[in-house]
Amino acid sequence: MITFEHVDVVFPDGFKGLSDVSLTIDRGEFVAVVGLSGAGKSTLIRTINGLVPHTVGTLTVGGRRVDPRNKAKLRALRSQVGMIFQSFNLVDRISVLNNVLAGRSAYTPTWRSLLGWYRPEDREIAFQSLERVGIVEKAYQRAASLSGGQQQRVAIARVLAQDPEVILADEPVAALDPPTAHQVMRDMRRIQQELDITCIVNMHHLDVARAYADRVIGMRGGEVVFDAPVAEATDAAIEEVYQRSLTAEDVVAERAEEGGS
Ligand SMILES: Nc1ncnc2c1ncn2[C@@H]1O[C@H](COP(=O)(O)OP(=O)(O)OP(=O)(O)O)[C@@H](O)[C@H]1O
Repeated sequence: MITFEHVDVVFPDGFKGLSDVSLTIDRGEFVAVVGLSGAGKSTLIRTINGLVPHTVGTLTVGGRRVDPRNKAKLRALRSQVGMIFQSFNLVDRISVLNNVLAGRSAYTPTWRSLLGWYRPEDREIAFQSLERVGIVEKAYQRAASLSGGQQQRVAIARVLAQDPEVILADEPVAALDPPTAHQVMRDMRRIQQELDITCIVNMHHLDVARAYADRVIGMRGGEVVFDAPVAEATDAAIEEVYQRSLTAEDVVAERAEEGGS
């Protein structure tokens, strides 16, 4: 489904962000990418939707080559690959529903998006997406009025409205308190399994990675230095990735209770 073959990223200043990465990620896998700050986690996931252009090697998503220089192909790729960010990236002053409808923009003529004239079927998809993340009752509230956990759920709904094959998430729960982080990750995991979406998620905290991922990729200095099923991502294995002992800050608090906001 996603393949990296000997992929390098060299930034314009000459810094090598990725070095000889070869990986295959199957459809429906939930992959956590871990590593210390600056290890190359964001760079890795951003090459998948062409946000960071790879400079050497071959990268394919769903059998199609990622070609960062081909704008039409990039647009098509990005309609299939949704992205979620640490800071949610919602438009604060518009409604939750309109934020989610933005996920339909790849399927909507620009004039309709600009006027906010979405088709009834797009509105239906947006409502269904909000139902999946459990906040349909917030549809007409301004995005800014929601809690952090709710805002990240809106961002997930926006990506779902895109009908993606792949979701990339760059530290999606780093801005949330530990119980809320677990609740949002639990939702992501459930939805990913229900819809058979491939998820690749960067995260700092090991307990979150271990609780929700199928597979853990460890990075250091732009290289993949660990890649194994989650059961093998032991403390000793991650200490090897980090090249130091684990600290309490590498692991968040215990799991949240079921329910909650
Ligand atoms: N546009 C750029 N130009 C030059 N160097 C860059 C650029 N973007 C990232 N880097 C460098 O590439 C390295 C990897 O960055 P990246 O953001 O992928 O790390 P990360 O593992 O996601 O870190 P963090 O957890 O802090 O977000 C860092 O040393 C960073 O400074």
